Amino acid sequence: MGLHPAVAAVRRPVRAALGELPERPAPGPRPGTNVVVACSGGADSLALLSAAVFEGHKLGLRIVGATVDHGLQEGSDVHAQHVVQQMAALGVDETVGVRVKVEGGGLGPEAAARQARYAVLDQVAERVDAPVVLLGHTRDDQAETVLLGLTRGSGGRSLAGMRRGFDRYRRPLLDVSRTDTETACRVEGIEFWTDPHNSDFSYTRARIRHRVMPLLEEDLGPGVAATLARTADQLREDMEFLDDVASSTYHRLTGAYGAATLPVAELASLPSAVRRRVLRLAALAAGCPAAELFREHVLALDALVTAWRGQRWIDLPGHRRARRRDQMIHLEAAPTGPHG
Ligand SMILES: Nc1ncnc2c1ncn2[C@@H]1O[C@H](COP(=O)(O)OP(=O)(O)OP(=O)(O)O)[C@@H](O)[C@H]1O
Repeated sequence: MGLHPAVAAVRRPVRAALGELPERPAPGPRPGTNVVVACSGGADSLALLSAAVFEGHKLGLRIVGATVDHGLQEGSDVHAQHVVQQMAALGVDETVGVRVKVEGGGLGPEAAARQARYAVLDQVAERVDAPVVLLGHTRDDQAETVLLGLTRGSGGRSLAGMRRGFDRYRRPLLDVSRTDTETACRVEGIEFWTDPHNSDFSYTRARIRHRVMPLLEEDLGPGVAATLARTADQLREDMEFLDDVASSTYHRLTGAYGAATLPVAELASLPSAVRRRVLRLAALAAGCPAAELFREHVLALDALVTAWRGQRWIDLPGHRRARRRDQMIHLEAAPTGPHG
């Protein structure tokens, strides 16, 4: 019997991603190179894990399955243990199950859980010296991200969806439908978990997934997720170009003026799409946490350049602040203490 099309659809991009591992000391993937697969126990990540074991072992790679227990739901520890057993049964070379303490620190529970999860995955990857960590986001996740961005009035960064890769992370299933991952699991006899959050309609994403997308598909045809994901790809190309221009501009300016000072005249001469990116990079370099740095902060910085009416210090997240003085924008740590 031939390979089921859904299993093939999942394995193909995983094979491509594993075949393109960044070079280690010897060119190409070295036998024994570790690859971490982040597994929540959902259909996407179990299908991913199964494909990674199949394709990875053919390439002589060691597959490390990692699951993170955020401890946010009752019984999450039991679920995490179950995922560890499933990963072992699927033939991974090493399983890692880590419980984290999710602390908000100004973030919402989901963002805090995400931050804690990536911190764990980073640690695991470092410990086993893995050049890549695979994530199981699908084309449907991508489409939902685009719709979410549209409804929130987000900018291009959001509408461009998730990246196929960043740092050591790769999302090989970004062109694969969620249905294919579910079918692949069924065909391979893998029992998958459905996160109750995903059908909790108090979450906008759940409403988009279960109400808006089905309605769009009914009215516009089943290809809507694919077209939304394609829109994200096109936007991402433009965004990445702008990001590159902004990054080289930022480095040129900081090379000339120092890390925390930017010249107003040069900033003012930049197109706003580049200038705002440069200001965002400066705020990040000054220590503002990325997850807390919002558009409103960047716009306030921008106003120091383009709509200056003698504003004093503006506050930025992470106890940072900025002001304009002597035709320069200065960013620095905010003083602490009662009179700070
Ligand atoms: N608890 C977890 N442990 C390990 N990996 C996870 C966990 N949760 C999610 N992942 C990884 O992230 C992928 C996407 O999962 P999901 O869509 O549920 O998360 P998300 O919260 O939307 O993702 P993100 O926060 O990364 O945008 C999964 O396929 C898996 O690779």
